[in-house]
Amino acid sequence: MDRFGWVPSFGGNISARLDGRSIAITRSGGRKGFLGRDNIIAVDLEGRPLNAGDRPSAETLLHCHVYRDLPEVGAVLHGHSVAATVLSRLVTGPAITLAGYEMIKAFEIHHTHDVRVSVPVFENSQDMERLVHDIGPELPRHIPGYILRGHGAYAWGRTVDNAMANLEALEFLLQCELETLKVRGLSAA
Ligand SMILES: CSC[C@@H](O)[C@@H](O)C(=O)COP(=O)(O)O
Ligand SMILES: [Zn+2]
Repeated sequence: MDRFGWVPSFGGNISARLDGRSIAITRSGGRKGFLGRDNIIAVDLEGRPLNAGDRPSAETLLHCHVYRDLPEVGAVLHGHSVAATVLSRLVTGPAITLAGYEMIKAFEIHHTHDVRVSVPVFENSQDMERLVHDIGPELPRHIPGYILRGHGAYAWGRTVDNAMANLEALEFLLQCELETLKVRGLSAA
Protein backbone atom coordinates (compact mmCIF):
# COMPACT_ATOMS: atom_id res chain seq x y z
CA MET A 1 0.00 0.00 0.00
CA ASP A 2 2.91 2.31 0.76
CA ARG A 3 4.54 1.51 -2.59
CA PHE A 4 1.37 2.64 -4.36
CA GLY A 5 1.23 5.84 -2.27
CA TRP A 6 -2.01 4.86 -0.52
CA VAL A 7 -0.82 5.39 3.08
CA PRO A 8 0.77 8.87 3.07
CA SER A 9 1.76 10.46 6.36
CA PHE A 10 -0.32 8.85 9.17
CA GLY A 11 -3.13 7.71 6.86
CA GLY A 12 -4.50 4.19 6.55
CA ASN A 13 -5.09 1.20 8.78
CA ILE A 14 -4.83 -2.55 8.33
CA SER A 15 -6.34 -5.55 10.08
CA ALA A 16 -6.62 -9.33 9.84
CA ARG A 17 -8.89 -11.79 11.63
CA LEU A 18 -7.13 -13.86 14.29
CA ASP A 19 -10.05 -16.11 15.29
CA GLY A 20 -13.80 -15.91 15.85
CA ARG A 21 -13.42 -13.34 18.60
CA SER A 22 -10.43 -11.13 17.83
CA ILE A 23 -8.52 -9.32 15.12
CA ALA A 24 -5.02 -7.94 14.68
CA ILE A 25 -5.01 -4.24 13.79
CA THR A 26 -2.53 -1.41 13.41
CA ARG A 27 -2.00 0.92 16.35
CA SER A 28 -3.34 4.45 16.00
CA GLY A 29 -0.88 6.89 14.49
CA GLY A 30 2.45 6.01 13.00
CA ARG A 31 3.39 5.50 9.39
CA LYS A 32 1.77 2.38 8.00
CA GLY A 33 4.46 1.93 5.38
CA PHE A 34 6.98 1.28 8.14
CA LEU A 35 5.23 -1.25 10.36
CA GLY A 36 7.06 -3.45 12.84
CA ARG A 37 5.58 -6.22 15.01
CA ASP A 38 5.01 -3.78 17.84
CA ASN A 39 2.81 -1.60 15.65
CA ILE A 40 0.15 -4.32 15.43
CA ILE A 41 -2.09 -5.17 18.38
CA ALA A 42 -5.11 -7.37 19.13
CA VAL A 43 -8.68 -6.20 19.80
CA ASP A 44 -11.99 -8.01 20.23
CA LEU A 45 -14.85 -7.65 17.75
CA GLU A 46 -16.17 -4.66 19.70
CA GLY A 47 -12.81 -2.91 19.20
CA ARG A 48 -11.61 -3.32 22.80
CA PRO A 49 -7.85 -3.94 23.07
CA LEU A 50 -6.96 -7.36 24.53
CA ASN A 51 -4.07 -5.68 26.36
CA ALA A 52 -5.37 -2.77 28.41
CA GLY A 53 -3.64 0.47 27.48
CA ASP A 54 -3.07 -0.41 23.82
CA ARG A 55 -4.48 2.24 21.49
CA PRO A 56 -5.86 0.67 18.31
CA SER A 57 -6.60 2.54 15.09
CA ALA A 58 -9.08 5.39 15.45
CA GLU A 59 -11.12 3.57 12.78
CA THR A 60 -11.17 0.18 14.53
CA LEU A 61 -14.99 0.14 14.73
CA LEU A 62 -15.19 0.24 10.92
CA HIS A 63 -13.00 -2.85 10.72
CA CYS A 64 -15.01 -4.63 13.41
CA HIS A 65 -18.22 -3.81 11.53
CA VAL A 66 -16.91 -5.71 8.49
CA TYR A 67 -15.77 -8.75 10.50
CA ARG A 68 -19.10 -8.95 12.35
CA ASP A 69 -21.25 -8.63 9.21
CA LEU A 70 -19.14 -10.79 6.87
CA PRO A 71 -17.87 -13.94 8.60
CA GLU A 72 -15.90 -15.05 5.52
CA VAL A 73 -13.75 -11.90 5.60
CA GLY A 74 -10.21 -12.39 6.89
CA ALA A 75 -8.66 -8.97 6.26
CA VAL A 76 -9.63 -5.31 5.90
CA LEU A 77 -7.45 -2.59 4.34
CA HIS A 78 -7.93 1.16 4.39
CA GLY A 79 -5.91 3.68 2.42
CA HIS A 80 -5.93 7.38 1.55
CA SER A 81 -5.30 7.33 -2.20
CA VAL A 82 -5.48 10.51 -4.26
CA ALA A 83 -8.02 8.88 -6.62
CA ALA A 84 -10.46 7.82 -3.85
CA THR A 85 -10.11 11.18 -2.12
CA VAL A 86 -10.50 13.43 -5.19
CA LEU A 87 -13.16 11.40 -7.01
CA SER A 88 -15.38 11.11 -3.95
CA ARG A 89 -15.27 14.91 -3.57
CA LEU A 90 -16.17 15.44 -7.23
CA VAL A 91 -19.07 12.97 -7.16
CA THR A 92 -21.78 14.46 -5.00
CA GLY A 93 -24.13 11.45 -4.89
CA PRO A 94 -24.10 8.36 -2.66
CA ALA A 95 -22.18 6.15 -5.12
CA ILE A 96 -19.60 6.06 -7.89
CA THR A 97 -20.82 3.94 -10.80
CA LEU A 98 -18.33 1.78 -12.67
CA ALA A 99 -19.29 0.20 -15.99
CA GLY A 100 -17.57 -1.49 -18.90
CA TYR A 101 -14.25 -2.19 -17.20
CA GLU A 102 -12.64 -5.62 -17.55
CA MET A 103 -11.16 -5.06 -14.06
CA ILE A 104 -14.64 -5.38 -12.53
CA LYS A 105 -14.18 -9.15 -12.90
CA ALA A 106 -11.39 -9.00 -10.31
CA PHE A 107 -14.12 -8.75 -7.66
CA GLU A 108 -14.97 -12.43 -8.36
CA ILE A 109 -18.65 -11.68 -7.67
CA HIS A 110 -18.92 -10.47 -11.30
CA HIS A 111 -18.08 -12.68 -14.26
CA THR A 112 -18.28 -10.10 -17.03
CA HIS A 113 -17.17 -6.54 -17.67
CA ASP A 114 -20.68 -5.83 -18.94
CA VAL A 115 -22.22 -4.79 -15.62
CA ARG A 116 -22.77 -1.58 -13.70
CA VAL A 117 -21.26 -1.65 -10.22
CA SER A 118 -21.99 1.05 -7.66
CA VAL A 119 -19.28 1.78 -5.14
CA PRO A 120 -21.02 3.25 -2.07
CA VAL A 121 -19.75 6.64 -0.92
CA PHE A 122 -20.53 7.54 2.70
CA GLU A 123 -20.13 10.98 4.24
CA ASN A 124 -16.98 11.21 6.31
CA SER A 125 -17.15 11.68 10.07
CA GLN A 126 -14.80 11.52 13.03
CA ASP A 127 -17.55 9.76 15.01
CA MET A 128 -17.06 6.07 14.23
CA GLU A 129 -20.30 4.94 15.89
CA ARG A 130 -22.17 7.37 13.69
CA LEU A 131 -20.30 6.18 10.61
CA VAL A 132 -21.16 2.54 11.38
CA HIS A 133 -24.78 3.62 11.79
CA ASP A 134 -24.72 5.53 8.48
CA ILE A 135 -23.13 2.61 6.63
CA GLY A 136 -25.92 0.44 7.96
CA PRO A 137 -26.12 -3.07 9.39
CA GLU A 138 -25.57 -4.73 5.99
CA LEU A 139 -22.37 -3.98 4.11
CA PRO A 140 -22.47 -4.14 0.31
CA ARG A 141 -22.37 -7.67 -1.13
CA HIS A 142 -21.86 -6.63 -4.76
CA ILE A 143 -18.47 -5.05 -4.12
CA PRO A 144 -15.90 -5.76 -1.37
CA GLY A 145 -15.45 -2.20 -0.24
CA TYR A 146 -16.70 1.36 0.08
CA ILE A 147 -15.43 4.93 0.08
CA LEU A 148 -15.56 7.64 2.73
CA ARG A 149 -15.98 11.00 1.00
CA GLY A 150 -12.82 13.07 0.89
CA HIS A 151 -11.12 10.47 3.05
CA GLY A 152 -10.26 7.18 1.33
CA ALA A 153 -11.27 3.62 0.49
CA TYR A 154 -11.97 0.50 2.53
CA ALA A 155 -11.63 -2.94 0.95
CA TRP A 156 -11.80 -6.47 2.35
CA GLY A 157 -11.24 -10.07 1.34
CA ARG A 158 -10.92 -13.67 2.53
CA THR A 159 -7.18 -13.23 3.19
CA VAL A 160 -4.76 -10.30 3.37
CA ASP A 161 -3.65 -11.14 -0.17
CA ASN A 162 -7.23 -11.30 -1.42
CA ALA A 163 -8.10 -8.01 0.31
CA MET A 164 -5.06 -6.39 -1.34
CA ALA A 165 -6.14 -7.68 -4.76
CA ASN A 166 -9.59 -6.17 -4.17
CA LEU A 167 -8.10 -2.84 -3.06
CA GLU A 168 -5.82 -2.81 -6.11
CA ALA A 169 -8.80 -3.45 -8.41
CA LEU A 170 -10.90 -0.76 -6.71
CA GLU A 171 -8.08 1.79 -6.80
CA PHE A 172 -7.34 0.99 -10.45
CA LEU A 173 -10.99 1.57 -11.36
CA LEU A 174 -11.16 4.84 -9.40
CA GLN A 175 -7.96 6.02 -11.04
CA CYS A 176 -9.45 5.21 -14.48
CA GLU A 177 -12.58 7.22 -13.63
CA LEU A 178 -10.49 10.16 -12.48
CA GLU A 179 -8.27 10.04 -15.57
CA THR A 180 -11.38 9.91 -17.78
CA LEU A 181 -12.77 13.02 -16.10
CA LYS A 182 -9.45 14.80 -16.53
CA VAL A 183 -9.23 13.95 -20.24
CA ARG A 184 -12.84 14.88 -20.88
CA GLY A 185 -12.57 18.00 -18.74
CA LEU A 186 -15.95 17.30 -17.20
CA SER A 187 -16.94 17.43 -13.57
CA ALA A 188 -18.68 14.33 -12.23
CA ALA A 189 -22.39 14.36 -11.51
C1 LIG B 1 -3.82 11.84 8.32
S1 LIG B 1 -4.29 11.03 9.74
C2 LIG B 1 -5.47 9.86 9.16
C3 LIG B 1 -6.39 9.43 10.24
O1 LIG B 1 -7.22 10.51 10.58
C4 LIG B 1 -7.22 8.26 9.82
O2 LIG B 1 -8.13 8.56 8.80
C5 LIG B 1 -6.39 7.11 9.40
O3 LIG B 1 -6.55 6.55 8.33
C6 LIG B 1 -5.34 6.59 10.30
O4 LIG B 1 -5.75 6.59 11.63
P1 LIG B 1 -5.15 5.54 12.65
O5 LIG B 1 -5.73 5.90 13.98
O6 LIG B 1 -3.66 5.68 12.59
O7 LIG B 1 -5.57 4.19 12.15
ZN1 LIG C 1 -8.35 7.06 7.25
